[in-house]
Amino acid sequence: MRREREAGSSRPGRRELVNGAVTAAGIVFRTSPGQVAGLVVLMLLGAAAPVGVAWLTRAALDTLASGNAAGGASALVPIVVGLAALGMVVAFVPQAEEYLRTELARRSGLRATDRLYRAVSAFTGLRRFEDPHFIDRVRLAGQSTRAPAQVVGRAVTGGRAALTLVGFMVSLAVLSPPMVAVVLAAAVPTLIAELVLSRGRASMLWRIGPAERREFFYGHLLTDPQAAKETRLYGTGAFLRGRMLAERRTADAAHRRTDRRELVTQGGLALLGAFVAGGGLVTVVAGAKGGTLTPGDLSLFIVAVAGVQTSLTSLITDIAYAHQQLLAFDHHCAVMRAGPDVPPAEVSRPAPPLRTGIEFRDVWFRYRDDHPWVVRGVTLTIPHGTSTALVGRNGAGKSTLVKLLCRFYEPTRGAIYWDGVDIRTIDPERLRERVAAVFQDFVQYDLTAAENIALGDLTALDDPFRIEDAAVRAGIHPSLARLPRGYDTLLSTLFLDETAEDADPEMGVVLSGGQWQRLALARALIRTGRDLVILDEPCAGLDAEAEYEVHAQLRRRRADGTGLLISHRLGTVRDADEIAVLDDGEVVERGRHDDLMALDGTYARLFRLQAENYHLDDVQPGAGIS
Ligand SMILES: Nc1ncnc2c1ncn2[C@@H]1O[C@H](COP(=O)(O)OP(=O)(O)OP(=O)(O)O)[C@@H](O)[C@H]1O
Repeated sequence: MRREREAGSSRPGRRELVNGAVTAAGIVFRTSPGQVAGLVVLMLLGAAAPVGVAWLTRAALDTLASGNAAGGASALVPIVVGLAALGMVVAFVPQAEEYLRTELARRSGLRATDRLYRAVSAFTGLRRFEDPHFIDRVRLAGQSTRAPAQVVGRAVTGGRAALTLVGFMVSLAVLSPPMVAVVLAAAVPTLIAELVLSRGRASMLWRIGPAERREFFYGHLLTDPQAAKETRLYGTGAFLRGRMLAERRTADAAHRRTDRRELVTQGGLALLGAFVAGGGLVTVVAGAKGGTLTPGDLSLFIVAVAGVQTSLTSLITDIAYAHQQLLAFDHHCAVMRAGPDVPPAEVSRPAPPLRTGIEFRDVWFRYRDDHPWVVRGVTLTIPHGTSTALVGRNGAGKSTLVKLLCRFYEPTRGAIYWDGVDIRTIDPERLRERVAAVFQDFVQYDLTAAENIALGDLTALDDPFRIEDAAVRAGIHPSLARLPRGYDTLLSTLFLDETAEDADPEMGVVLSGGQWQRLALARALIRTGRDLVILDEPCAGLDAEAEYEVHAQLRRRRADGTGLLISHRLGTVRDADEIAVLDDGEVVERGRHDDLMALDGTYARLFRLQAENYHLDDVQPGAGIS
């Protein structure tokens, strides 16, 4: 049940809504208490002015109708001055209120955005980011960062409407008490209907989340430069566009159904309100004709009925809108409520410097309870100062072991030890500080070359020497030095560096796949002094010379660190201190290259298969196959 509330349910209960309202108010008050106070003052002015106008109008009409022209003229002066002053208040208050509300929304929206993305960054594992419900929540939460200000703004305008309502109801009660009851009774169904409608709209938005996500995905494919090659070569543009539009139609149909329901309900309720007002008017005109009411009373009645109905409608709309905003803001609150995805350590401790090594002890893992095992009882030691290679077929579980070692997931059973310390007791951030890694699916940041490297260690962001040193070691320095602005060249054709005086859209540069891979390697290498270097397929896109250089570098680096290398190119792992062969999540062979060749098992078979492609007879003795 709790999991459903966290991830999948669209219906927050009353308690969640109340908590959401308190949180929203807290965000807004902390952001700008002065502006909230300003809004309240405007609210009081805005509430009193229309009622004052109605009473002053009545007084003016009755003064004129009394026929006391001489005395009436001087009596009219303060009334007219009062009417003029109130007219100015009525004209000015909405403008000032709009300005304050918008400014408050901007400021508190910034605070809510900061709060949201802090919470998202605090998830140390990957599970949340693989949960489509959670991704929808974050998207909707990102769209509702102005909801706190909207809720407070609506509370203020609702308060104003309520005060005006009370003022007009008192006025109406003076003239026709039954009319108060009739108008109020007609308002109850409106309030209930509006609340039901706003709940319906919120759950419709939640339901169409997956369709909108897919629409975005297909739309992105149609404009993504990397996908452009395939979509053109395979001629899939029309197919993807068709799918994108189908998702859009699904979402539009849901919007249309909701709009129609709102039209029918709100239209019917508006007719009911008009019927009540018309009925009241007929009664009062009859009373005026009979002489029981003055022309001033008639004017006050007409204004009061209209005022009661307008302020009631406004109050109901404010309540319904605030309710809808609270439903939207619940996505924000749900992200905040979501507990840590990787259980926190009972006693969190820093990762000690690696002295003895890393040990996987009978580790079992599957991505979900209903998924098959991906890692089955792996027991493996990576001694300090050595290099270990993981090899095996696609899907054998190699990258998964790396992700477990970095604590992106917890083993389902068994444990991983860092110098004898269970890594579950180590703060993930401290553990990761000790690791440098290149992942198979490394990120290509649309940033400058220097930033792309420095993201490996932000302390190097303003240190061109460290950045260049990492680039040299990754063999990418000559390519970067030749770029139009050297290391400051933007590696993107999507963005323009507006801060540069000679900003030129043509200055964005596209690197080749292998160059990006070297850049990712530089990003890992800038993390000097780390205990463990993990390279998951670091050479897949590299040319033979680059691969040779990288391995020479890594051999040198191994002297002061521990290495874990994953590669399908078995020639690159042959000089590892230990090679572990994974098959279907199990370690099936372990040893040095020569031992495994002598064993004549999976490794030897795969190695010979690859070696055949190199026509070993053509290779000079001692050159190796890498
Ligand atoms: N995030 C995930 N959620 C669910 N299943 C996953 C996830 N990541 C990987 N898997 C599954 O786990 C298995 C092992 O994947 P893993 O990436 O560890 O294999 P690998 O040995 O690194 O493969 P490759 O050589 O192709 O990179 C695969 O069957 C894969 O489908």
